[in-house]
Amino acid sequence: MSEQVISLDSISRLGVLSAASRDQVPPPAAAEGCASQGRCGASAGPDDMPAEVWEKVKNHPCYSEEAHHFFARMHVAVAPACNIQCNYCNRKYDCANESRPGVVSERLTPEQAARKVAAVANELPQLSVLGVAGPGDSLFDARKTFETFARVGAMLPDLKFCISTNGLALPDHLDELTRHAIDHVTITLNCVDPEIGARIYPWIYFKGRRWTGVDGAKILLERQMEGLEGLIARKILVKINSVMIPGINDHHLPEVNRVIREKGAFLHNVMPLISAPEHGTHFGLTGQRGPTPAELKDLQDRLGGGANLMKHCRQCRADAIGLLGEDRGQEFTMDKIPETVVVDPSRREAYRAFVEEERADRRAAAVQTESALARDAAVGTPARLVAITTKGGGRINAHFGKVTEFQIYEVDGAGVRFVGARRLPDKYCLGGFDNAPVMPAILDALEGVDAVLTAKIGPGPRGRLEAAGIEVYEDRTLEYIEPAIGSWYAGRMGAALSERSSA
Ligand SMILES: C[S@@+](CC[C@H](N)C(=O)[O-])C[C@H]1O[C@@H](n2cnc3c(N)ncnc32)[C@H](O)[C@@H]1O
Ligand code: SF4
Ligand code: SF4
Repeated sequence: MSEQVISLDSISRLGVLSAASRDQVPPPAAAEGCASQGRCGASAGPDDMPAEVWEKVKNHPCYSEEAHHFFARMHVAVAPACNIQCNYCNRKYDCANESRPGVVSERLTPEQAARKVAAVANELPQLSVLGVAGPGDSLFDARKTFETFARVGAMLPDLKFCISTNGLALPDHLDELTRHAIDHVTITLNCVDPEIGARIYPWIYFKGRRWTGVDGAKILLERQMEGLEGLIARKILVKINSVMIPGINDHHLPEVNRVIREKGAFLHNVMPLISAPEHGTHFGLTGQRGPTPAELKDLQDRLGGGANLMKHCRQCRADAIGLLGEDRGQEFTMDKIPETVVVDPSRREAYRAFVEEERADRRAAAVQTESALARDAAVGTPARLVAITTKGGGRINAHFGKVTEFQIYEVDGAGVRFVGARRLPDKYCLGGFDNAPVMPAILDALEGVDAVLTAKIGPGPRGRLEAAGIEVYEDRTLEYIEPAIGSWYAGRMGAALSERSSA
């Protein structure tokens, strides 16, 4: 077992401040307005939804964008096999360094999975969600999935359970999902048109035989709709995953969004296709590309009025552990898990109380600042894209050289909105040495970004960013993300306005 123990003290050292140290943080010069346009399920708060729904999502890092700054998920790989084939999936390819859906280092029995969950829960007070997301389909051999939840539920009743499925077997398990208190189900639904489906799914296995082409896709889509309706009728929250495949379903996803919104899905998560020849998938081998970040954002913007959009998905491995954007799975491989684990809920309880305080604080900052940005809206200030570096807690608390992703926000007079995360192939700082060769990839990830807000940055990378026309703002106060961006924006727009009025 890893020697690293995350205590509330160490969380403070990570930059998620305690109430006492928070008081020392100077108030922001100006303000935020979190997602005041097109409020999404991801960033909405208790005022935007019924209390029973808020209770289900408030600590779920995938169903609440706010929660993803504070809470961790854990996937257990108890579902190896699948009942369909998608042209983008190959579960045989495994690389411990690669974070991609369907990839796992070890497959687990329900007993092993339960022991591992208990051990992780003791080490990781942020843990709030246990999910089964493959590497195959969670409901193809549903017994293993349900046995895992039964074992874990007996030990850790505070954890939320969720599953991810292609939906083919879903109608057969609706009541059992309710019996196991599974409040969150993700269905991957890439189209509502079987002709398009036939280009994504070469075959499905249903009622003892293999179905191909449009016939197979038609059965799958019908079963997905039946499953979706059954979940909604049972008040289970549904997230729809759609893989955006340029030239195949990108033009069709607004229609998918319309249909699932009508049916009552809670969130729509449009994920970019990940495709490379070395993955050995049909799409990888035939040169089918994924969308660029700009294409994804453009589609998400067009879906703005549709079902609530999830934009903070990290397309995790089927054995991922930790905050979204980090994967500590390698610290918890089975060889490090003791034979017997005694569950201790005290640190998780203390951590949840701490998060409630942080939430109240962030909201107060948001209310304070919304009006400042609204003044900018009145004079028609332009939108800006900002990249921030964070290691959790909703604050700008990570060094530029230490991150493997940027979180991207859009800001204008109407507010600060989360746009998505952009991954880096490697860190800039490798144990005190500059990893200069990674700089071109960093600049690619920052395409379209106007400014980087970070806790600390060295002169080398700062110079490279500034030479590329990206403003760098170093913020050592470990401020909350949205107020810091609002403050930066108000400063920039203030300067622009003075220039305008003195011209
Ligand atoms: C590995 S699957 C496991 C759960 C289930 N079998 C399903 O497909 O929903 C989890 C998610 O990863 C997505 N996924 C798998 N391979 C992908 C790829 N190459 N690019 C983007 N998304 C992918 C799936 O579409 C699904 O939404
Ligand atoms: S349904 Fe899920 S596990 Fe099955 S092939 Fe598709 S992506 Fe892979
Ligand atoms: S793949 Fe997306 S939805 Fe699933 S756990 Fe990761 S971030 Fe959440």
